[in-house]
Amino acid sequence: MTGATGATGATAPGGARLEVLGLGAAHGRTAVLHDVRLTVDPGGWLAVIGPNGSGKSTLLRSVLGAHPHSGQVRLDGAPLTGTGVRARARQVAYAPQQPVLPEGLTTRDYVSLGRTPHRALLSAPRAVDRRVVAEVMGRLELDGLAERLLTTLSGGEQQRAVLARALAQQPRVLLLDEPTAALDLGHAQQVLDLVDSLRRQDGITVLSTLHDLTLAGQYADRLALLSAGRVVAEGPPADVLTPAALQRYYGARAHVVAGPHGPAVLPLRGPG
Ligand SMILES: Nc1ncnc2c1ncn2[C@@H]1O[C@H](COP(=O)(O)OP(=O)(O)OP(=O)(O)O)[C@@H](O)[C@H]1O
Repeated sequence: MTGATGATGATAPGGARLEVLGLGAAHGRTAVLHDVRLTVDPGGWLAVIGPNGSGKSTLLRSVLGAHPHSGQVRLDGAPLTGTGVRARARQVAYAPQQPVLPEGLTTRDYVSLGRTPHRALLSAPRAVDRRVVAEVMGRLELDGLAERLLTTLSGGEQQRAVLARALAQQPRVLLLDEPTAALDLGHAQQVLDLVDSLRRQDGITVLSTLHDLTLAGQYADRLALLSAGRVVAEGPPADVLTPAALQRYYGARAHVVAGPHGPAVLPLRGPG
């Protein structure tokens, strides 16, 4: 994965201030998010952490507009709630935890779908579309897999393709649901390093979920801890990742040690 040039190219619009104001959401009659309030500055990276079922994926899908919710989502002060799908897709891209991968598409064709919101309906790809797709695929080391059917890729390769499709959208805000779930440590670092460089170089604003608390502590500049659908702690990683919070909200025994870029979590085995 190469670094220097912006993966979203010279035309990248830069990040936006993302505000989530009093967001509530339910699945059926069961409320799963309650009055969630979050702000991510342009170029910032907020990682939402929390135990299984605390509402992280539902929060991201609500911000995307793919899940019904109350409250408001704003970009640079303007409500995103209610904007059309194409207009929203030019601003916000989403890489889901469990993407539905279409049959019969090559990796390149799949990544090219990320250009759809920027093109007129049914129009052929333009030079700029091909350039952005090639640039993103190069940065995610997908060149050698370009002509392979997406469904034949390994889980980790598919995850990189899903991220590439989201980046090809040239979004101002990137929503990443467990972007490293299927990745080995080296590929997880590559993907997170890329996301980090995108926010630093192109100013893309990142809202992600991350189960791996050490990776969250190293990469995100702020964490929000969700418990039963409520934000119970929010701030710099060292303030949120404390042994007391891990015990209280995860029921976990762990040491938290200072790493070079943030706290690292060391789980402790039980006394037995
Ligand atoms: N389609 C659905 N129908 C009913 N309940 C759902 C549905 N999807 C999620 N839920 C419930 O909503 C709650 C929040 O789920 P969500 O997937 O947002 O949590 P999460 O924090 O992302 O979990 P995980 O860490 O396990 O991925 C959970 O109790 C879950 O069982």
